[in-house]
Amino acid sequence: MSASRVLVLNSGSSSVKYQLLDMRDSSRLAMGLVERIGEQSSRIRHTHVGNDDTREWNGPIADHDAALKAVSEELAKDGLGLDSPELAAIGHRVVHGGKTFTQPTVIDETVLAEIERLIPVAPLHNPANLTGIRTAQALRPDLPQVAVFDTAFHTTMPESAARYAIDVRTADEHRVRRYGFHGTSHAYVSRATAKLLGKAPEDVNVIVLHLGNGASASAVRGGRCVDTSMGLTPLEGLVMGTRSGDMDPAVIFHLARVGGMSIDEIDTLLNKKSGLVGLCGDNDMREIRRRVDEGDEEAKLAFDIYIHRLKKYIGAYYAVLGTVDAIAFTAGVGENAAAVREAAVAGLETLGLAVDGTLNAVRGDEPRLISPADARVKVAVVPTDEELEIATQTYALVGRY
Ligand SMILES: Nc1ncnc2c1ncn2[C@@H]1O[C@H](COP(=O)(O)OP(=O)(O)O)[C@@H](O)[C@H]1O
Ligand SMILES: CC(=O)OP(=O)(O)O
Ligand SMILES: [Mg+2]
Repeated sequence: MSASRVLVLNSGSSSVKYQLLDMRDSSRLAMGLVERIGEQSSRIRHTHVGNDDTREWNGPIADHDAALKAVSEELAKDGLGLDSPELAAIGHRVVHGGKTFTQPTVIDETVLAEIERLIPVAPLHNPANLTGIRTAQALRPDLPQVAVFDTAFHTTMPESAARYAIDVRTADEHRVRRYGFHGTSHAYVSRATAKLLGKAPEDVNVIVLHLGNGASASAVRGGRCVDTSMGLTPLEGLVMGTRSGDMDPAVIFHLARVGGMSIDEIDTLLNKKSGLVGLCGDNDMREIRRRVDEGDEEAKLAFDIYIHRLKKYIGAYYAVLGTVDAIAFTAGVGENAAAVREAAVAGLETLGLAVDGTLNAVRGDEPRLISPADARVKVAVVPTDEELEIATQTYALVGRY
């Protein structure tokens, strides 16, 4: 029997999400999450799917290297260790691939050097991705390691959407342009939305709203991305858990000149202390909704700012696409927060958009429509599965190898 398993690693700044899949039927064998890496209170939550067994371990995990070794030990306890001959490859989420990487890529030293070169434009993400790759290589030097880039799906954007209106020579010299992120999710969800509508991806136009801790919107025409809300870095666009999204770039000059802040302080402010957490002290939408329901004005304003921005992007991408078949909500907030979906679409009936209150309140893990049966534009909740998409792309590449 040939090797048919793929381990997927999604290394974030302080967490590692992982899944082991059998690609003969795309089934999950094991999955888990290492959280709060670098703190005393780190935690691993590991599920052996076949045995329906979930284990939790709490204690300090110093860094990503230690995290991956812990993951490897958990897998070994289930007889699914990294030494298994059935493992065909390890697939890694890599956030920034610049203009270089438009496809999943087998990792070698040149690829590693390029991911490293891109650290300045993905400082929260690319370093963690690199550590994940290096540790996995040390554990299984003989296995193909594949990078699947968040930016790849967006490389089809036309220049009119990908360029900033700044001096062309300066932009080119420093590779300043809009790259976009969460691409594996936008790709997966736009295809799954077409399937939900009973159509081929080539035949539908979809606006995908990926609302997690990081959040981005994309306009997908016939399966190809034509615009997305994140830019040079994952800071542009929507209001996020801790990131500001769009604002006048002159805010930065003002904070530096008048506020006396350093560039690094402003960077931290906009990436880590802004968005929902900056507006109301909480970045978890569950907590914000609970506070809104209790009449908390600060949480209500944060919610309203979040929705206002989201609605602007729905309108903008409607105009970019001309005709829209569906809007798909996905990721932690998009899949779970019915109040966000309702508020984002409220008042857009003239665009053919509406949400059915009863359908919107239903919870579930399957893709589903929440618009009224006669709606001109369908509104959908489509759970994303970045790990499955990474595994599929990894296996497709390694199969050809
Ligand atoms: N039941 C829920 N209701 C509302 N929001 C939720 C719920 N569950 C999760 N979320 C939101 O989803 C966010 C995490 O989304 P996720 O896609 O997992 O983010 P990331 O991959 O960026 O860590 C949380 O911060 C929280 O705001
Ligand atoms: C690119 C990005 O914002 O990723 P995440 O949502 O995982 O932080
Ligand atoms: Mg995410």
